[in-house]
Amino acid sequence: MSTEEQRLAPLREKIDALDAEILNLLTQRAKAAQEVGHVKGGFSSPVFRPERERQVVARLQEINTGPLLADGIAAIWREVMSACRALEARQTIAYLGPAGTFSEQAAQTYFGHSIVGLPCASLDEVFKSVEKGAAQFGVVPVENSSEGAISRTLDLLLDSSMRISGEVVLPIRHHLLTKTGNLDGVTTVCAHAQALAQCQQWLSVHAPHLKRQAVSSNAEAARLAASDPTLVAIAGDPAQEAYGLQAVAAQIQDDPHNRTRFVVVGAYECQPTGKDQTSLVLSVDNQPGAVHRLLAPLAKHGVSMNRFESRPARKGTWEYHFYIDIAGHADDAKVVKALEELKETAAFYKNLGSYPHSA
Ligand SMILES: O=C(O)C(=O)C[C@]1(C(=O)O)C=C[C@@H](O)C=C1
Repeated sequence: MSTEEQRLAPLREKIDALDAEILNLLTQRAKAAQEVGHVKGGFSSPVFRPERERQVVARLQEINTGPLLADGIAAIWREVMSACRALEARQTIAYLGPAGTFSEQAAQTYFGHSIVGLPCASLDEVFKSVEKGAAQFGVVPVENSSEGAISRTLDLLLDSSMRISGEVVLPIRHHLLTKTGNLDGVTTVCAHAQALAQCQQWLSVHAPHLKRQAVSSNAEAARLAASDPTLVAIAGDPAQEAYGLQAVAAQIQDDPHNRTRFVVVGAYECQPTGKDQTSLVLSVDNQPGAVHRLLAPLAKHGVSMNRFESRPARKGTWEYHFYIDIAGHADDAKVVKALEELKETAAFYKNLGSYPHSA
């Protein structure tokens, strides 16, 4: 045995013993979750409780003395709770497919890996799957830090009866991918239109000779590039892994901090956690100062606005819907007051849901 092995052996023995203890404790935790599941079953109440999961992680992060980092605690318990939740009832989660999309990654980041994934062909289908009960929740992109709002998602949120019950923000890193890891014989770069836009400067400088072709998703681009040697795909880590591709160039997005925010939609109404966000859709009559008057109650009651987005109301007139995210839960005292007053001035008011804020 080498000196290194001699020193590692007792440490590994210690890790093996600790893992056995952890497994024993996890088994007890899983049995407690099963019992919780039986109680909920008796009341026909939902299995997934995002507020409770938030509370579990926040408490552990607070009592954590290190060296594990807060992010590590969150990642470990996300999977622990995902596995426990699956013992109560494995949740089906709809997202924009095929396999290997950032939407799939967002679903796994939010719900953990012990879920049944339901990849859908379009954002519309994600909403429909949840509405008709084929999935308990859907995960849809709502805005990108470089390209702005995902307008189809905004329209679907407006028209659907689904509630927002969570959000997740992912760093979006695009790579240039082929089967071989080089560009020999490649004539065309294909990706979702959003990804082509997010990498356009890089492409103009480093690959100006390649034709650009928009396809339905980056994962679809990766799938095509895996079998067609004339194609190079722009896609992220999940698609690279799913389709066994190699990087010609990594992280080619023009903005190194490129991020996408996804929301979780379903029938569930979240309870307050003390660190929530509420999403609203509003409109006002087309009069001078109307938007200012509309938002005045927020300032009056000290409710901060995290996001303001406008979208044409699609009525053929110059009218807009405003998508507004405010800090706090709709049941928080000052939010209740602000929203009561805000409703009085709004020509249209829709509360999309209150949910634990990710930031
Ligand atoms: O506390 C509950 O309601 C549970 O079902 C247990 C548990 C957990 O593993 O801690 C699992 C699923 C819920 O989403 C929340 C928490």
